[in-house]
Amino acid sequence: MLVATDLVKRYGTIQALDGFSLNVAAGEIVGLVGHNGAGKSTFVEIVSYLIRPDGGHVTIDGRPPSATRGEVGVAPQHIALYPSATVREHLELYGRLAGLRRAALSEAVEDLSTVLRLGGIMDRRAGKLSGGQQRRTQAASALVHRPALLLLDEPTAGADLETRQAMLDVVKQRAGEGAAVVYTTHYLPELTELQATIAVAQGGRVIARGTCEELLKDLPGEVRVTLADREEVSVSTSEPTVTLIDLLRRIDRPISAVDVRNPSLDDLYRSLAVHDAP
Ligand SMILES: Nc1ncnc2c1ncn2[C@@H]1O[C@H](COP(=O)(O)OP(=O)(O)OP(=O)(O)O)[C@@H](O)[C@H]1O
Repeated sequence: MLVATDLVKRYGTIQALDGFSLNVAAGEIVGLVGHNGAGKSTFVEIVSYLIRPDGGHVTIDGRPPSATRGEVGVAPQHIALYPSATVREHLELYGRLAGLRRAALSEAVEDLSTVLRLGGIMDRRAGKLSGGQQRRTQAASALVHRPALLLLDEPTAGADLETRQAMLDVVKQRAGEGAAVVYTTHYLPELTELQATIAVAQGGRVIARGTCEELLKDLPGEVRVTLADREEVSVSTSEPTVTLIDLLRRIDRPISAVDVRNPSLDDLYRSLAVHDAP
């Protein structure tokens, strides 16, 4: 569905993209991760035809981004709403731009209002909403016309737990209906929940690609047992359950808490020697 090959983008002396390649199939959710400055948003901007690359190729369903704007839903990282327009007006505008009319338009707007819990704010102006509400409105505007390709750049940043869950549910639902999804995030648990494959970006290119299981396999997590006298025993392990059972067998003092930490994105970055952009 989305095929991006060897994308290059320079800003003066800054090499934002340096041979960035990524393919996403219909129905697939790709979690695009990486430290700040890795090139994730630049990639999203090129695919959504907001900026042009200096080199490389992108096709969406075989066509260039210039020919597919109505089929792509984009929620950019930075809030881009019309402050004096209401949430409903935003959804109607983006729905109309993509060709929805009358009953189909109002059905799509009502559907998203329900799944993204926008009911209470539908008639409020975007400029008067909280940051989390604005982000929800932005994501809803990207989703309203059921695009074949969704580009969601940190859609849950600043969202409360319920909103985060609603967002994940609707993304899963859309992928289940066949949409290709690029989902940029700094939270690994979201990608596990979305059953996403992962693409790790660094220095303007994708340096690792695979399922969560493949990329996290053998990475150590941590098991921590806190004793009643507050002493802590912590063990780094790639087999937390086995380690925990073993620890519980061996410790013969009262225990007040047990904590198992699965591998995180930072553990993955460390294993790939991913470092911050200069
Ligand atoms: N309009 C611009 N002008 C100059 N430099 C830019 C511009 N946009 C991005 N860059 C630079 O390009 C590089 C890649 O930025 P980009 O925003 O794509 O990274 P990112 O992976 O999305 O980071 P983050 O996780 O912080 O959103 C960075 O060094 C950034 O400073």
